[in-house]
Amino acid sequence: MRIDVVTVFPDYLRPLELSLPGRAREKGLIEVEVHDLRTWTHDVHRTVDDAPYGGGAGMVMKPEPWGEALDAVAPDGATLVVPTPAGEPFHQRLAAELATREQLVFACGRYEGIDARVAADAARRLEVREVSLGDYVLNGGEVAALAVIEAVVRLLPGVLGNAASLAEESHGEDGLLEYPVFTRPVAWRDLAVPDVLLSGDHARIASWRAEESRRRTVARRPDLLTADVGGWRIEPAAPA
Ligand SMILES: N#Cc1c(-c2ccc3ccn(Cc4ccncc4)c3c2)n[nH]c1N
Repeated sequence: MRIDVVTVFPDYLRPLELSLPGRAREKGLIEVEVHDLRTWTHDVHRTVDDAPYGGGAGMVMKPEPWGEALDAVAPDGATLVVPTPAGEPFHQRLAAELATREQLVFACGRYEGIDARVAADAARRLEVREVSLGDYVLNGGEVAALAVIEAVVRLLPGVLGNAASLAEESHGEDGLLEYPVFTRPVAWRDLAVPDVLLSGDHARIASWRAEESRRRTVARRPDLLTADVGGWRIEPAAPA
């Protein structure tokens, strides 16, 4: 998979050089390139924003730099991911879907957002997915891009050392929250590890974990019990 990110804050994406995405890059499982949107400005002030038509607070990102940037960075058929508060909710099923794509291009906006014609123009030759991390407001798309990239990259074959851990995670195929986890020491600040986990009885342990997942989901995310969240697992494409 190839991932390109276009932003006015390239340094915001430095975490992609670390940990999971960093190791995936070293293994050759993904290629990542971050681009400064101002590369595609042509005025002395390298202008990327202007006042909104129709009035209102704040500034809007101009379409011209974005159009030139996407022409240069996104080949026909690539998937353009545009983080926005007005996007479709990002969740594990969408992460699995994006993990099947050969190239993802992230358009990280700032200010009050990107001129809407940019996504409309891009949709003529790209798959465009406008996504939201959740119902709160950030100052730009970079944090969302980092989150989406991490959620997608970890699903690619060969990225996670223990692929089995994917099977039991929260928001997995069964759509329930993950059970609580424990490790040594067996007693810590007068708090003990549940006896069942020390029993060696794998059937009892599996049953306890399933019950804990259900209990947590009922208590914290009852919405997951009715939503259509099952079967998110979409086999990612083989690494490019
Ligand atoms: N994904 C996602 C997001 C964002 C987000 C994403 C991209 C941009 C670009 C610019 N802004 C600032 C802004 C724009 C419009 N209205 C209010 C603030 C962004 C916010 N906020 N909250 C989320 N869950």
